[in-house]
Amino acid sequence: MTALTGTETMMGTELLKAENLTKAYAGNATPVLGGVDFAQTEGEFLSVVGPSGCGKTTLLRCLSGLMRPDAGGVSHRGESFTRPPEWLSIVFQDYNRSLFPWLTVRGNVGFGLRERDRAKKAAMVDDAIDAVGLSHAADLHPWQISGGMQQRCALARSLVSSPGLLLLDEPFASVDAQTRIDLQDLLMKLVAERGISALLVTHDIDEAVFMGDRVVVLSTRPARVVEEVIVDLPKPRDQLATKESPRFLELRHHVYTSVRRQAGAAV
Ligand SMILES: Nc1ncnc2c1ncn2[C@@H]1O[C@H](COP(=O)(O)OP(=O)(O)OP(=O)(O)O)[C@@H](O)[C@H]1O
Repeated sequence: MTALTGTETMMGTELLKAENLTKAYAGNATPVLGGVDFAQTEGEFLSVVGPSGCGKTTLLRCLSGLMRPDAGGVSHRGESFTRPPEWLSIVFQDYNRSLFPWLTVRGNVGFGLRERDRAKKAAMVDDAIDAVGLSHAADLHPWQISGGMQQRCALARSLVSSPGLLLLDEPFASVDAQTRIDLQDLLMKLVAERGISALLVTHDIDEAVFMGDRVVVLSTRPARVVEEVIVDLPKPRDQLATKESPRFLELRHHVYTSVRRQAGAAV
């Protein structure tokens, strides 16, 4: 098994680095993050898994600059930052709350895009909508389209500014199994085509292994990195061929066992 421990990372140009990220919420006896260390390389698809409630969302908030850690910090290409930077986009689980119901798909995707040239902005919005296969629904409102389409809209909004890094917090947790598979394939295709690095926080170990170049396993609270597993499965990945391969099953078994061990379950 190819496993790395501690702060050891794969070879490559370092993109994002978390150092000793520590965070406690007021009133909580135990800190949520207990010194998280890891680095992500340029172009890498990094999956983050861990026991329920271990602090995955809190980690993502700190990584994005939405929340300040109590100690430690985050850097991008060696530069530290403390608020959400332009090169970063976030996709949340709850598309219901992240989309504006009074705006159309086109309006939602273009909202917040800092491009003054109207024609250029319209072209950027159309490109992002087309990339997620929603051109036919561009003038509809979120409440007129399915949950999967709403999450495609949220994905288009995150892509429209051409980010270098996409942070995804359980992005497919609220859609049905078939839609989830379609969205996984779409996301992997888009990040590969556009050269975007991705950091995916997920509960789903199959998803983490299937999509990731590497899986970071967090401990139970206070969260620390207990293991980094390199996913040496060939790309492009296929929902059947990849998931039926002995290597996928081996990696899934390894990550599953690691997470369950953290959760304190007998394995
Ligand atoms: N704003 C807050 N104030 C106080 N406690 C919080 C706050 N946000 C999260 N927590 C607590 O911090 C812990 C970690 O929460 P977080 O959502 O980061 O974990 P998670 O791993 O993403 O959870 P899950 O597995 O349920 O998705 C939980 O016990 C949660 O109740």
